[in-house]
Amino acid sequence: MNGLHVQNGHLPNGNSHGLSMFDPRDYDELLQITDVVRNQVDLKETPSIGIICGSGLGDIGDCIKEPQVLSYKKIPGFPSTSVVGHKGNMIFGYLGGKYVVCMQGRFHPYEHGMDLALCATPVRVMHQLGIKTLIVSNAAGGVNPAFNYGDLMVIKDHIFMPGLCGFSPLVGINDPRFGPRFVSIHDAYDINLRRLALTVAQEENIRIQEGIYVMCGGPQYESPAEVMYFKTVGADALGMSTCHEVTVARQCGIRVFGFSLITNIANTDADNSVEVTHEEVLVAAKEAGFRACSFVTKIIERIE
Ligand SMILES: O=P(O)(O)O[C@@H]1C[C@H](O)[C@@H](CO)O1
Ligand SMILES: Nc1nc2[nH]cnc2c(=O)[nH]1
Repeated sequence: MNGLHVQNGHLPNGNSHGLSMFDPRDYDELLQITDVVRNQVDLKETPSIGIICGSGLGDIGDCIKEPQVLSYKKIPGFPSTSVVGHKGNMIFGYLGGKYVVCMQGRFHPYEHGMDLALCATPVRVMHQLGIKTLIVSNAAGGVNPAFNYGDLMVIKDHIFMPGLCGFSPLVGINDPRFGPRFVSIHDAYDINLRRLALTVAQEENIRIQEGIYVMCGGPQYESPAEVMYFKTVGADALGMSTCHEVTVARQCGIRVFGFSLITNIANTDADNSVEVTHEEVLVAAKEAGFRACSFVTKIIERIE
């Protein structure tokens, strides 16, 4: 173990610790982080479901019953969350009648030098805590012309732009305890969970779409020409997260359900361009908070 010091109850965190001190690909180092988490919460049972809240979607975490909240600042190796709308809490408790662990805030590669393994650390920790299913959410720009502001989109498949360019969380040493060296991403988003989500949305009268999510590197939003490019290749929504987490989850054999909240409509016309701001993304997420929360709760209620 390379310099991850957890002594006498003193818990250095990633902010003050320096990322070089901790290797997010090292299974044993991650086990130590997982143990620190375990020792700071009174686990009622093994969490079966993990949740990651997207930008402004932290309300999902606030819906958890009997919550135990652990700040990321108390988790060694976890970097800071610098994006507004990502609170930086790990929450344990009950949602939809199941014991869950929820990441109220995520790490985006553009925040952390494109170290995708570091950004996916919470997924590996949740795996070591025992989750079998991951529900991942994000805010995204709609590209499909049928999409409207505020729609929820079940992710059917993804285009992982950084991953295709060599920025994969699986690059580097592979510990087989996480899973195989080569991971097939042919069925990343579980078809039964997708069907369940579409049924739940219909029953609950929630506007729902299904489509392809693209993870761009960010943090800049796309130019009109880039939006047109992604539209041409079959994208439905554009974001800056999720795929690195899903890739790591699939390597560990975790089944995944993902959804996007369409917070803005991405524009393809440079002559009539529309500015996108993170503030409007957060406003859309706030408006959708209750809907997103009841959507996730109802899905969890019916997960076997
Ligand atoms: O964490 P997510 O993917 O929901 O955050 C999106 C993408 C950028 O981080 C940010 C842009 O507004 O929101
Ligand atoms: N890449 C990207 N991410 C987003 N997150 C919210 N809206 C957008 C968008 O239009 N593009």
